[in-house]
Amino acid sequence: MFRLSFQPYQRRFKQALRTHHGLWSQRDGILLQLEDERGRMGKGEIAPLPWFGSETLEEALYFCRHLPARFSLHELEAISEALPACQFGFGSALESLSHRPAASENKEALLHSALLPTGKAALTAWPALWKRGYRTYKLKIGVSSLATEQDLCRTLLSELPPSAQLRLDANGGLDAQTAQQWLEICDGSRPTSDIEYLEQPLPVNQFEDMLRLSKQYTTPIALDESVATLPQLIHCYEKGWPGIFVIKPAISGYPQQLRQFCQTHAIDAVFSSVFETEIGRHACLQLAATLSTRAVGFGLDHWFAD
Ligand SMILES: O=C(O)CCC(=O)c1ccccc1C(=O)O
Ligand SMILES: [Mg+2]
Repeated sequence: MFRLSFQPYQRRFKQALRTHHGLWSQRDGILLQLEDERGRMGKGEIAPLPWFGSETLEEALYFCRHLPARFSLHELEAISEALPACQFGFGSALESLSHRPAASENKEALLHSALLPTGKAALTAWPALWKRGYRTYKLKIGVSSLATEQDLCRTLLSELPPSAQLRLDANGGLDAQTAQQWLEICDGSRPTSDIEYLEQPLPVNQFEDMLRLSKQYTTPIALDESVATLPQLIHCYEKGWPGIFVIKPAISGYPQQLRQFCQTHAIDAVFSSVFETEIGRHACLQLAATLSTRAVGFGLDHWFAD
């Protein structure tokens, strides 16, 4: 049997993050502590991302508040697929409670990508991140006009050192035509290849169009919103997605199931943050350390004041 204590938290961003989904200025989540009958403690975190299709903070809180004072393993293993961030939070708390004092894999060896501020601010932000060792950067697009964003992208590419790599993330904000225009630019930067990939160009319901684009252009396309949870990821895998899968472990469901799937299917995976705290980040990076095939998207410290 287990007991739970939990604590909601709020962290404000130093500056709001602008994406195609809108302006985001505060990360809300829940920190969990599980205790088993032997007095062992396990920590976990629920960091929902409802605009990606996960549960809301309120739904996660409701789940936590309505667990009985003492509950069994079965209850923790039977959390609904409709609560993927809760599945992750409880699943990783269980692992941290019962695990070998994590052979800490080679978390330290992972390469990290840094998220740039959206728009012109990207141009002044990257040098400090370069000094901190980042060589891969992500820029949000699909926010202002195509011409403005393409200008900015060209300027950024001309200012970044040749060894830098840029990821473009549209958060589903393009249409078929603008996606093609972006992919022309991306392919044009090859073979020196400054643009690593284009992330989620089209909305989730346009899988077939993204499949077509991925065959038409050399620059890889990465699915993100389309593969937010493990069942969605499996669905896209089974439909033959040939490109990259962005995995946000904190909203994808039970970490055990994610690990199992990635260990048995050779997918090109980018592990990515949802602005979780150190607790969730640790659990995500532990998965990434053995399963990641590219730089991970956890370079976000510069977004918080504390
Ligand atoms: O993946 C990264 O490099 C940074 C994380 C990131 O971009 C992100 C963070 C929170 C919510 C959504 C997204 C996203 O990839 O769209
Ligand atoms: Mg994304």
